[in-house]
Parts: sequence; structure tokens; C-alpha cells
Amino acid sequence: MPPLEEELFPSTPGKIKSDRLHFNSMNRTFHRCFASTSTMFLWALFLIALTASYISFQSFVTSGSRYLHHTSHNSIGDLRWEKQIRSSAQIRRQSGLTVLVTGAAGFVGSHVSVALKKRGDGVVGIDNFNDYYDPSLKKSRRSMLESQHIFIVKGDINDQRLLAKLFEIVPFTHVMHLAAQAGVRYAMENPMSYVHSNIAGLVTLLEQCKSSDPQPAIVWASSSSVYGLNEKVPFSESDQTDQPASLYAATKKAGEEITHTYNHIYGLSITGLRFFTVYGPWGRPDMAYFSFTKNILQGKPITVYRGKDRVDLARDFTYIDDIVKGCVASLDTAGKSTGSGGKKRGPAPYRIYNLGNTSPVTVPALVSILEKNLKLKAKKNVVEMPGNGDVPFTHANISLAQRELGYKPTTDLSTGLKKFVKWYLTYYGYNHGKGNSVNL
Ligand SMILES: O=C(O)[C@H]1O[C@H](OP(=O)(O)OP(=O)(O)OC[C@H]2O[C@@H](n3ccc(=O)[nH]c3=O)[C@H](O)[C@@H]2O)[C@H](O)[C@@H](O)[C@@H]1O
Repeated sequence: MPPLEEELFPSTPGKIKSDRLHFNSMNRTFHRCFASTSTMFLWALFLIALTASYISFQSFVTSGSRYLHHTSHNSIGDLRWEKQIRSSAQIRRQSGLTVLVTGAAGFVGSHVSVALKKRGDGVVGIDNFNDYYDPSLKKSRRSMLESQHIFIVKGDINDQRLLAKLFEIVPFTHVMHLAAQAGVRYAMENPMSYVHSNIAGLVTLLEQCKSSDPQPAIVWASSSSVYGLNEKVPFSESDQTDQPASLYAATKKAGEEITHTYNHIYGLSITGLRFFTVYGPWGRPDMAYFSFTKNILQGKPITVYRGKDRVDLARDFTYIDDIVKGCVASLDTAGKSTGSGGKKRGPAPYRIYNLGNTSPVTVPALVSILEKNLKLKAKKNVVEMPGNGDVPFTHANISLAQRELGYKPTTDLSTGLKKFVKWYLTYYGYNHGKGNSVNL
């Protein structure tokens, strides 16, 4: 009789009777792979460990990718990135503020950031560097801020995890919220960009602020455009603002209502600033004074809108330095948010102020000042104001801001535009865009 070993694993398969073939092959497999119960147990353990490590690797990849996007400028989420944030947030004066400035690479955002940093506050910026207008201007502003040791995180305010991470690194006392989709007429071209930044982005930011501990106080940019078709002049904060003329204005008005609910439910300290056509050095290329300057220098025509019955349009143009003072004063007087960890502990301030200049100037007068400063004649193409969201005039009553913030604008349009033109010529030179198409 062959030994058992030989029975089960015959050296010559041909010797095996066919009815035993199946049985024997099963046994062989069984013995090779799971020769004993303990081996089976080890196999099971190995499989479980493999699955677990796969799952955790996957979650590392997903969560890591949220912070570890590598950009040319910084690797979000790494140690160097955190160090830059901490250093930028450092306070260098007694009872200084720690401010998160959203839209820090923007026009108003860059100016406010520098002003805060100069007096010793901690400042961290966030900006998505979108291409609504030439991003190279935003990058230049970033370089300017870097020279003042201000770090700008590249990211969108809709990125909830990024915001959470920033608040985890720095317990911000204040948020200066200036990130927005600006521009009145562009809302007809790209309406969803206004919903994305001015509504969804705002809510994402407020959600983060309400659950932060400590909760920061928030100062944010509303707009004179909320007065819409209001005809009572000058515009006062108590006037009706329920007739917006553009989607842009409607999203800013919605922002005022949305911030009110966060103040009411969660005790967030809120200050909304209605800016009146802010202009100045490092300004926005989409705005009239900026694009007029470019076109006049290039010898290209400019389109000047005119209201009904040939009435000139007018704006309460406000110089950037005056706006910066209003922003800083708003931060200083904001009062604390009362809630913590998403719970309200008492009433918190809810304030709205006009930040204007109180002396409207017509658009043709603006053009004349530019012509004088540029020593060139504009080729004017005067057309009736299209129904694109524009309002015929704006005029701020600033007595509330004067009383409560000590706000007092000191720069008239001539002085301010002179400074703008000087900056423009230094930054772009006289020949900017001549002979090639430059994306303003
Ligand atoms: O104060 C505000 O709330 C708003 O001010 C500006 O909006 P706007 O006053 O329309 O500023 P510009 O786009 O620079 O226009 C100024 C004036 O020039 C006129 N304009 C504009 C462009 C153009 O080609 N021609 C022209 O005559 C406009 O109709 C307006 O009367 C900003 O663009 C908005 O982001 C801001 O919120």
C-alpha cells in the first residue's frame, strides 16, 4: 500500500484514477494554502490589514490634497506654509489685532493689509487670484505685500477646509472681508461668479467665523450700489435699499441680510461698509477712471455714458486712503463677537456705514481731470446709458461714519486722480499696451 503522502500527492498524476482526481486536487490546494487553521487566521489578518491601510492611504490622499496643492508660491498645508502664516500673523504693538484679510491681493485689500501691518497688527491674506482682471497686477500687489512681510494664502473663500485650517493655525480677532466679485456691468456677462463669491463665499466664511472660538469680529465690503434706484439724496444708511439695479447690487444687499442673520443667531459682530466708487493707485483696471486712462494714453476712444434727457452721470468718487482709514476705524470700533463654538452668548454689534466722499463729480468732469493730468485729449464717444445695471448718480451722507468712526475724507477727485496717474505712469509707463493687446 502506498504511503498516505503518495496517496494524496502522487508523483505521477497519470497514475490516479479519474474519480479521485477532483478530490485530490482540492485537497492539494487546501493543504498548500491553508495547511492549518492558524495559517488561515494569519491570512485573514493580513487581508484586513491590507484593506485598512488602503482605506487610510485613500483618506490621506484626499485630505492631503486639500491642503497640499503645490503652487509656484507655496505648498499649502506644509510646515513652511504654516510658518509663513504664523509669522505674518505676529502682532508688533500692544493690544494689536490679528486680522484675516480676504481679497488681500485686490485693490482695497492690499491697501488695508499694508496699513494694518504698518501699525503693528498681525495680517494674513487670502486671495484666489482669479482672472476677472489681469492677475499680474494682483501678483504685483502680492509682491508689494511680501515686502511688508504680509503673506497671502492662495485659495478661495469657498474652501471651507482651508478656512478651518487657517483658523486652527491663527486665532484671528478680526476678519476684514474684501474678497468679492466686483463690477456692476459684468454681472450681466457672468452672473454665477457673483453668486459664487458674494453669496456662497460669504456664507462659507461666516460659517467658519461663527464656529471659531474665539469668534472674530467681521468688517466687510458692501456697496453704494445697494441704494439702487433710490432718489433721495444724499444716500443715508436708513434709506430704503430694496430696489437694486444690478445683480451685483442684489448680491451685496443679500450680503447685508445674510450677515444680519449671523449676527442675530450666533452673536457675530458685523460691520458692513458701503463703499462709494473707490479709486486710486493700484486700482481696478475694470473701473472707468482706470480704463479711460489706458485708452487716452493709447489714443483710443472712450465711451462716456449719459443719463436720460442728456443728464451727465455722477459718482461720489472716494479716494483709497480715505477708505482705508474708514476700514481701520471700523476694525478698531467693531466690538467683540459674543458667541463661541457656534453658540450665541449675548447681543453683538451690527453696523452699516456709508464710506463716501460727499461730493459727487460727473463722468465728463472725471475725464477732464484725466486729460489735464495726462496732457492728452480724450476721444469721447458719448452714448446713452445702456440698461446694464448702472445707476445715474451716487452721493453719500457720511455723518454716521463721521460720528461713530471719526471718518473724514480729505482727498478730492483732482488730488486723488493726480496720485493715480502718477502711479499708473510709473507702473505701466507711457506706452502701456500701445501696439499690442494688453489684458487689463
Ligand atoms: O460704489 C460702488 O458701489 C461701486 O463702484 C464701482 O462701480 P461704478 O460706480 O459703476 O464705477 P465705474 O465702473 O468706474 O463707473 C463710474 C462711472 O463711469 C461710467 N462709465 C463706466 C464705464 C464706461 O466705459 N463709461 C462710463 O461712462 C459709469 O456709468 C459710472 O457712472 C465699482 O466698480 C463697484 O465694484 C462698486 O461697488
